Amino acid sequence: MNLTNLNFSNPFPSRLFLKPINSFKYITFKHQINIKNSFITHPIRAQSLSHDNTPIEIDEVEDDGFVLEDVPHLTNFLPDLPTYPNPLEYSQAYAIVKNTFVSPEDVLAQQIVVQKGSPRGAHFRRAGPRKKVYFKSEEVKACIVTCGGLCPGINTVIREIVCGLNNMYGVNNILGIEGGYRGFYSKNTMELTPKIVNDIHKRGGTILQTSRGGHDTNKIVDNIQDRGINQVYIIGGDGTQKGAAAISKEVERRRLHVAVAGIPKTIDNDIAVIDKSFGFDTAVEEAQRAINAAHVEVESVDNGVGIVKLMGRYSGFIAMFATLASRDVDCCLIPESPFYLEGEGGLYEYVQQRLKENRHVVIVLAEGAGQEYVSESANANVEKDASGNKLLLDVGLWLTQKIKDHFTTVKKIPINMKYIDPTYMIRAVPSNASDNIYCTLLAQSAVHGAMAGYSGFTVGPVNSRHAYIPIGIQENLVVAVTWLLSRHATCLEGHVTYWYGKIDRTDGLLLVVMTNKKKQRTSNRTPRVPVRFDDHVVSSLGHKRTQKDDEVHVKKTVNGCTGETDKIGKTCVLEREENVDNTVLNKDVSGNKSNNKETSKTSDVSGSLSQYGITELEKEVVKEAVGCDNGPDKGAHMDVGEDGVDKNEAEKVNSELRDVHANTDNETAVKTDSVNSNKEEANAKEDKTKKEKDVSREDVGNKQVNEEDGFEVVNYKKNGGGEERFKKPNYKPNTQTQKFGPKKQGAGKEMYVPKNVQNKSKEVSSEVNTSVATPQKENTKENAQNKIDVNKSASGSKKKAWSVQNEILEALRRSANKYSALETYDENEISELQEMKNREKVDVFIEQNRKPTDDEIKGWNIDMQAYYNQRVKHMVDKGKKSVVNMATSGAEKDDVYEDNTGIAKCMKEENVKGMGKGVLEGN
Ligand SMILES: Nc1ncnc2c1ncn2[C@@H]1O[C@H](COP(=O)(O)OP(=O)(O)O)[C@@H](O)[C@H]1O
Ligand SMILES: O=P(O)(O)OC[C@H]1O[C@](O)(COP(=O)(O)O)[C@@H](O)[C@@H]1O
Ligand SMILES: [Mg+2]
Repeated sequence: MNLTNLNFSNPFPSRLFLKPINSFKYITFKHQINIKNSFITHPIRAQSLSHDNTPIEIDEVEDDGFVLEDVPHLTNFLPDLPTYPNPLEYSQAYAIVKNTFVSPEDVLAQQIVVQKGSPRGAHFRRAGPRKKVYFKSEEVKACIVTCGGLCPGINTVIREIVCGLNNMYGVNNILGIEGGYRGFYSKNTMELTPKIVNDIHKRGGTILQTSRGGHDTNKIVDNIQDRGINQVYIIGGDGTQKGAAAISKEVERRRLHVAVAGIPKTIDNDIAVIDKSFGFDTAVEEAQRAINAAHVEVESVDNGVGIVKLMGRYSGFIAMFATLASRDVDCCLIPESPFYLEGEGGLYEYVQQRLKENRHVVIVLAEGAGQEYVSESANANVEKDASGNKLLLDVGLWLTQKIKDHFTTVKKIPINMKYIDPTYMIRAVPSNASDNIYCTLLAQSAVHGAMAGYSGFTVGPVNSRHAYIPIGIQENLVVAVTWLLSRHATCLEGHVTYWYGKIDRTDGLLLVVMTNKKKQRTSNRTPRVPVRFDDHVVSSLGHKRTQKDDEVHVKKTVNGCTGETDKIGKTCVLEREENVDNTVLNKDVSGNKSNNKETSKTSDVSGSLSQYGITELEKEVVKEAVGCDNGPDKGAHMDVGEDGVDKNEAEKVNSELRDVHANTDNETAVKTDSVNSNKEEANAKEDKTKKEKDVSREDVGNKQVNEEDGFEVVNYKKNGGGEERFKKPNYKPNTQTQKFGPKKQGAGKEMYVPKNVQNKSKEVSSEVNTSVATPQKENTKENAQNKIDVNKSASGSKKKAWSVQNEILEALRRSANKYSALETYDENEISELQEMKNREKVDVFIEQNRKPTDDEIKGWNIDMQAYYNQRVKHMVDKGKKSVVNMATSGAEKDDVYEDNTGIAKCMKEENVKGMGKGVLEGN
């Protein structure tokens, strides 16, 4: 594959780079084309913004970073297509409006906050009726299809497409394709008239039915051709829009006079660029009912713990917004922000604290949160639905059981657990009033766009004005937006006293939540307290579990269930004989069989019983293994004097572990005298151990295996590296320096800017990602120094823009929410800055879709490598096949790196096909 014509430094496909809005008739465009973001490759319309056959003077002039994210038009491949006057010209309703038609030069700025001299950024064509249309009304044969999951408002969109086509353009021939994409070739169509759809907006779901999978581009386009359909309206989420892009591409290949319009649908609100997705408001509103119910339940009992699971596969918008709206929620867990259960700052500790303060706690949980824990715990393979989406395991059940086990068994605190899963109930309701209006605008925008000859586009509001957006432009931005959100608002404490919020799509959603709680902070950020070696928690001593730890030590069968302990007496891996009565193991305090479905769920998932729901057995087995009954309860995990485990070392660790639990238990009066008397001694030991470890870390570099205990010592700097850093018990994301995760729009998109402002804009865009604007930042090194200086003195900043942010940072520090705390810089943070800088280096490769060469990798430390792999994996997981460019770096652009993820293949097939059409050739 020859990729010499591709310039990988510019990731933006098919865009025009124009002069500012006040000089539209001058146009200049770059020939640097990269195919990263778009699902579609289509020729650039080099003429101008006009699709009205009005010639506009083209001139090569200096641009100032104005980018038009243009949408394809039928005249791109059917240049002689005739135009007709828009029938709206004669419509009574429109005749009274002054500016009936959208000017071809109207565009919407994605960035509404700009600085003098900064690049203008991305713009989109304004949606709305055009003066000329490319279809005769009587010749239009439209069809509507709905795909993917349900969402409130789908029926409203269907209704308004039908009514819009009919009322505004006099179109009478509209078909409904039943059952999603597969319906094109496997089902009859249904006729849609204004009368038929008149009442459907009052119903949830979709009257056309929906499905996942079954997308066969050729069969679908054959069917479109056979039926003489010339306008296709496709309502669906990210998967559906990819399918729409494929259809549009095939239509173009066959040179058909068919307009393909997408209406983005997702209850998860994970589509970037647009302000929000339809049905989202309704979902948040509906979620209130579940949260209210949970709150009422738990405040009516003693030690009530309510868990409400809401939808959100990869993003936690519903959970976050429902939480913010409710004010009854103590903690909100979302997929973008890892959490942990045990140890300092863990969820258990927080729940206990809230129970103590408030006697009840409400947790809202997005279904995608903590999936890695659940699948590990349930020992289940990741399954996929027909569309290839990851099937989620029930994190709500898992968490319910985990918390229940922890408090009843470990803490000996009886709790009243109430778990509510309203997910499908929320999705199935009809859209509310404001969503109905929104759906109507979306539908009408789509109709106007298709009539105007655009094809391969989606619609949606950008800064509250509706726009036409190229399909696929959304994909890179989703995570960045949610990431930003999550870094700042992971956990809302019940009595949030004030919060600073700013909702601005240009910058993503920035939401900082603060509480009036004083953060308990140790002088050294290295965790001082050894924690239980849980599956997911990396030990505070820098130990990482190795396979050796998983060797079976004791196996025992109790009541038909078999459990094993590993050498450190940790967890049980359990199997269950058929027909075992789990009621023995799952009873509430009244002796009633627990209503939770975890037992059956667990065995459903893997055929074997996983850790939850079986704590009695676990206890039995560990008791046998360790010789006392405080194994899993009190964290005495190291077996003494057996299997090569050093007795003294084991004693020491056990003593530390007991001490930890004594400390954490002191509020619940479970500690023992002997533990008390040993406390100081244990602390001293612990400090000593920590110092030794620190020294040994310096000595060993990045990695070392401790022969004695089989642990691999990993030098994770402060809080760990790669994925593991999030599992560290004391990990607190530093929002200030956070560079992890895909970049936010702007930063991630590598906005084109003229050379003279390039450096400056780079600073700005990268700062968007960190939520702290440092527009005058000179270079990373200097900035790092500034950050440190600024943090030492809130008012002493030399940099104006920086100091404004600094006030917020200082405020955060003073009243930090421990789940998203910013802290004073210490030596560890300096190393974090270094880490951040390193990660910035890695970001460059990701942004350029470039695989590092062996030589380049040699200069990378373990964290950089892990970070690179994680970002690549993350993007592949999200189905961003085109994200990772497999061309090797530097001059060897001819080569395509083939890997077993199929990414290179995907790139070749999906994107490089644009070559030969004038799209990809340089000038
Ligand atoms: N990459 C893709 N290319 C073509 N069609 C796709 C693609 N991904 C998903 N689809 C199709 O889109 C439809 C809906 O996708 P799905 O992911 O289930 O829901 P949603 O569109 O709501 O995200 C399915 O029929 C599926 O086959
Ligand atoms: O309807 P299903 O197949 O159970 O899928 C549930 C999923 O659908 C959603 O509601 C929406 O997902 P899509 O937008 O991809 O259709 C997710 O929140 C949820 O995880
Ligand atoms: Mg989807």
